Amino acid sequence: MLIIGIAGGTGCGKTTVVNKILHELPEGEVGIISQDSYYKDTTHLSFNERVKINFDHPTSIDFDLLINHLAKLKAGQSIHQPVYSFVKHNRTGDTIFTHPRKVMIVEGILILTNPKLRDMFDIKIFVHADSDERLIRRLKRDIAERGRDLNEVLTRYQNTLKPMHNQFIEPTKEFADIIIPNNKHNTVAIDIVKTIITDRL
Ligand SMILES: Nc1ncnc2c1ncn2[C@@H]1O[C@H](COP(=O)(O)OP(=O)(O)O)[C@@H](O)[C@H]1O
Ligand SMILES: Nc1ccn([C@@H]2O[C@H](COP(=O)(O)O)[C@@H](O)[C@H]2O)c(=O)n1
Repeated sequence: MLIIGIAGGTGCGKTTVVNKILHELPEGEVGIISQDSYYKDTTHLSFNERVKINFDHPTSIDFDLLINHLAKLKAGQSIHQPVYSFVKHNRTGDTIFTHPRKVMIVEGILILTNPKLRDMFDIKIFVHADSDERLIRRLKRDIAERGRDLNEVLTRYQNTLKPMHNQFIEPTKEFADIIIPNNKHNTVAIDIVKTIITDRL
């Protein structure tokens, strides 16, 4: 199994890049693990308490479960990947039965911050887009898909997203084997990643 970690700030285009890689490789050979599925369970908290969580800090992620699941997949076992609701700020209680594949992609803003998880990746990729581009994309996406309004996204951006990005996410660029510039759609980079994956399989 080839395990690929894809990191980068919110809105840089990780999910988009993953979908393009998925599209380029034979069906059934690639599996996806999203860091978002591993936000800590917050069932014990009220909705008002959940809203106050700093979702851009490494402590918001259940890395133990994520590492445990990835190790199981590597050992050939299937896992029940939690399903996360951005509207409820909690896991839904549903899971996606995820089978081991030849290529497993793990994507998320904080996946390169954890040394144990980082060591499990055969290839580490950091997707870069400028902060103004990421903010614009995040605004559009969160309003259209995640039930947010303008004020909520901007307040969170100023209070947590920007400082957490600078403190925890941007510094992990140094661990990357490949940095994909993604201010514009980058088909050349996707082709290169596809070739590297095919060569390693
Ligand atoms: N290179 C790009 N150019 C323009 N828009 C993009 C690009 N990559 C992604 N997007 C858009 O930006 C938004 C955020 O992208 P997404 O892949 O969800 O980012 P991430 O997973 O890193 O948060 C989506 O609406 C997506 O369609
Ligand atoms: N309940 C939550 C949990 C997380 N977020 C934000 O999601 C971002 C990470 O996801 P990307 O797809 O953008 O990489 C992160 O910046 C969190 O602030 C949220 O809004 N609500």
